[in-house]
Amino acid sequence: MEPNSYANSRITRIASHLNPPNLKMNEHGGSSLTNVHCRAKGGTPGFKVAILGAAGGIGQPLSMLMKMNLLVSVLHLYDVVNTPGVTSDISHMDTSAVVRGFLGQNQLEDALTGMDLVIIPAGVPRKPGMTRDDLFNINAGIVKTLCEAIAKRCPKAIVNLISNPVNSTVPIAAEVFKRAGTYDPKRLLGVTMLDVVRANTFVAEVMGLDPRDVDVPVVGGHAGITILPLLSQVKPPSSFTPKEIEYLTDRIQNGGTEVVEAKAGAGSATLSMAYAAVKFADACLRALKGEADIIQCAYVDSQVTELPFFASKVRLGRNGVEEFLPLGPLSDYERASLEKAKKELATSVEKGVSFIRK
Ligand SMILES: NC(=O)C1=CN([C@@H]2O[C@H](COP(=O)(O)OP(=O)(O)OC[C@H]3O[C@@H](n4cnc5c(N)ncnc54)[C@H](O)[C@@H]3O)[C@@H](O)[C@H]2O)C=CC1
Ligand SMILES: O=C([O-])CC(=O)C(=O)O
Repeated sequence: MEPNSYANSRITRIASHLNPPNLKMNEHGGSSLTNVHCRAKGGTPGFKVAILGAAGGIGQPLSMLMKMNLLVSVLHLYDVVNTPGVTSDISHMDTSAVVRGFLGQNQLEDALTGMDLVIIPAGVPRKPGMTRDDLFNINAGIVKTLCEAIAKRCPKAIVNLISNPVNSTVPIAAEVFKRAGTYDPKRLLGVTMLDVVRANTFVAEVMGLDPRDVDVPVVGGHAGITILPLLSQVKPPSSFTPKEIEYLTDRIQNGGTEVVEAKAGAGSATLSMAYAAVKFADACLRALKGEADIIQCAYVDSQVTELPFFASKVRLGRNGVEEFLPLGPLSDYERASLEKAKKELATSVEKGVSFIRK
């Protein structure tokens, strides 16, 4: 191969990751091999998944882990920066999902067309001293724009929303979808899986168990005192001293801040979040495929409290949430914490709703 044609082929193949493969991208050289010339795989069955914010701290490991997921046949990576590099890199992994990159707002709608699942980790993270609510001013607008495009191009997709403050961004997404006439409460899920992952880990440490054997429901929301671990419902059944309950509740509620402080200005949890997001997305995909009895905690349109949105256990199915499960019996400590959490949640929900309605 001539040096030039090698370079052309390389340029063309990299460029092709930024476009659907049926677009001819060989304007750089003519004779080079492009995705259009590759033999088709014959339609690998699986789901189409888009990640919005794919080049970020969460987005990159999340994209890598979703490329490894056998239920994914097409993976669209969208960001406002750096998607060519991330897409090129991830596309070399020898797993079956076809990866395509989309860069900048004018490629957003193409990134979303026909998707079954959209995962959103787009937006700014916290620095030490900030609350999640301090991210509202920037992230609210980002989530609004992304959800407007989802309503246009994949209104039936399941949406996994990670961007903070989740307690307000989920209500924002719901309002955008309501305005567009596409809102389906079964399909919009705020991702609180990291709270469950942390709770399982910290409880396992205290009890001397393998975290994989521990299941802690975490309800409420995803910020400070709205994060409510139900230690009275831990599996396997466990009893805790009041001191252990206080320690565990505080550590689970402040797990995010623990990471923000340790990263000292370099962002918030990314790797454990990518792990948690993939665990949650995989549960959604298995349920979409028809696997029964998949129960996860998520921040959803609430059917189990008087609040409009609340994180609780849901049964996932072919249409997203199939059933909103009741909170179950609470301890006195949990009942008192729930009342405090509800007050803060109501304010955060209202803030999100009025951002769209104002
Ligand atoms: N739900 C949860 O449990 C958690 C939520 N988070 C939240 O996730 C979000 C992302 O965190 P990181 O990945 O660490 O931040 P990051 O700054 O590393 O990455 C964010 C990415 O979003 C992209 N982005 C910005 N505006 C965009 C737009 N309009 N469209 C598409 N992409 C856009 C950026 O270019 C960047 O690549 C933050 O809001 C953070 O607070 C973080 C950890 C846990
Ligand atoms: O704490 C943050 O800002 C990020 C986050 O939501 C978490 O790690 O739970």
